[in-house]
Amino acid sequence: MSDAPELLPVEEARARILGLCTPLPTEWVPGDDALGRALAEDVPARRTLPPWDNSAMDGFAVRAQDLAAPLPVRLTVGETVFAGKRPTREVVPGTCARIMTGAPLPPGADAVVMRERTRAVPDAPDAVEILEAVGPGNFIRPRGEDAKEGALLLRRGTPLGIPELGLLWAQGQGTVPVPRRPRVAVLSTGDELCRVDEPPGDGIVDINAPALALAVRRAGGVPTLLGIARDTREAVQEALSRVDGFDVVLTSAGVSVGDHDFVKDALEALGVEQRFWRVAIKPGKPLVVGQRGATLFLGLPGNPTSSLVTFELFVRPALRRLLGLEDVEPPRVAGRLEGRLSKAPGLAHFVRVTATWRAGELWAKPLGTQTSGALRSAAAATHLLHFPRADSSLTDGSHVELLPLSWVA
Ligand SMILES: Nc1nc2c(c(=O)[nH]1)N[C@H]1C(S)=C(S)[C@@H](COP(=O)(O)OP(=O)(O)OC[C@H]3O[C@@H](n4cnc5c(N)ncnc54)[C@H](O)[C@@H]3O)O[C@H]1N2
Ligand code: MOO
Ligand SMILES: [Mg+2]
Repeated sequence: MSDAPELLPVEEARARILGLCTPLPTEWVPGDDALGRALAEDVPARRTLPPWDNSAMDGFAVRAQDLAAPLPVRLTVGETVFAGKRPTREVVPGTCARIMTGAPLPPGADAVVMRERTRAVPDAPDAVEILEAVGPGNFIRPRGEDAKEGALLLRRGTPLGIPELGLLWAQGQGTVPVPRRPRVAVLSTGDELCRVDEPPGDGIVDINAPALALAVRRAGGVPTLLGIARDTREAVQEALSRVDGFDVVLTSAGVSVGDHDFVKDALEALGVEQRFWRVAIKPGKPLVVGQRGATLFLGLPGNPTSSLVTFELFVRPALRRLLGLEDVEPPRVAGRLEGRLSKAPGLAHFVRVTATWRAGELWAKPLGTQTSGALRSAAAATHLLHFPRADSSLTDGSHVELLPLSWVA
């Protein structure tokens, strides 16, 4: 069998998967649980913030016009205004108010002079000398610069980082509407597999299920381990029949053309409609994707690195879409290749590299063993280098596309 044109290009495979995903129903959660998720609805401001013009500095609230005279200008100090207090007096010509950062600007004042640009007057404790002229608005934080009541504060789909949550908290909003987290079932398949807490003998310890579960959690989903199914049609089918209520089912292994590769058959027997099988990539070629009702089935290849790479390229974007995030494509940065690479055309390779900044550019050095079974180079990798499908060689210094990995520590 050749690596022929029936293999889907990576971009098309991802587009087809994303076409099967829409944001999940909304739930209201406390801000800390909303971190990294997307807003499910537009959020208008409930309050105008800041609620009043206020000072950006510790200093003196003045009438800018008063400072047009030759410097220094001596002013009479009225009250002192602190954050948390309201001013009680108007600043009239020839006077000022001592003011602290965050305190409301008294009426009459239109500028603030910072304390360092003033001087106390030894014999006149009620006076201050202003050493610089400033224009109106100097060091004033205007009412409403952060939020205006009734106006849009954050748009639906906005990813909630820490400052976004801060904006919502400042509005007195402690819970946030977000699409609920995807529930993801994770199944390993293979006669050779044992759990990490079992004596392995000459078996192979199941890495994929716990690794994928962590990747799911890091991507914002809620993983449930379904255990290990043995390599019979019946066992795989039985395990996959227990997936009601899951949004996504991830399996690993059993998707290639081996005599014991039963995942595709089991999905078919369970009424899962196969959307496609096999992508023009290495690692990860035998990926199979299906759908039944609202549940998405992703059969990842068994080699541990293949399952992690296909998670990055296909599963993480799908989970992000279910979470209502709009920017779901794997992130990419421009880099340069350190060394050379060659391959046969036909498959896009995603090469494990370590990338380091030198002279303003990100230089990517391919790691040793790149076979799909080898996890050692995945462990050291910071990025995947995209070696395009049609190319057969990349020379030293080539401009390349690098995908930062979500699995790094
Ligand atoms: N004739 C062909 N053979 C293969 C092809 C092909 O196109 N034609 N594709 C190869 C590629 S590419 C991959 S990737 C693998 C995918 O194989 P499967 O998804 O069917 O997985 P298995 O055959 O069951 O296992 C592969 C390998 O991975 C190890 N494994 C499986 N599960 C786990 C786990 N949970 N933890 C750790 N290691 C696991 C398993 O022991 C095997 O070594 O097929 C190629 N063959
Ligand atoms: O695609 Mo397989 O994942 O190359 O080993
Ligand atoms: Mg196989």
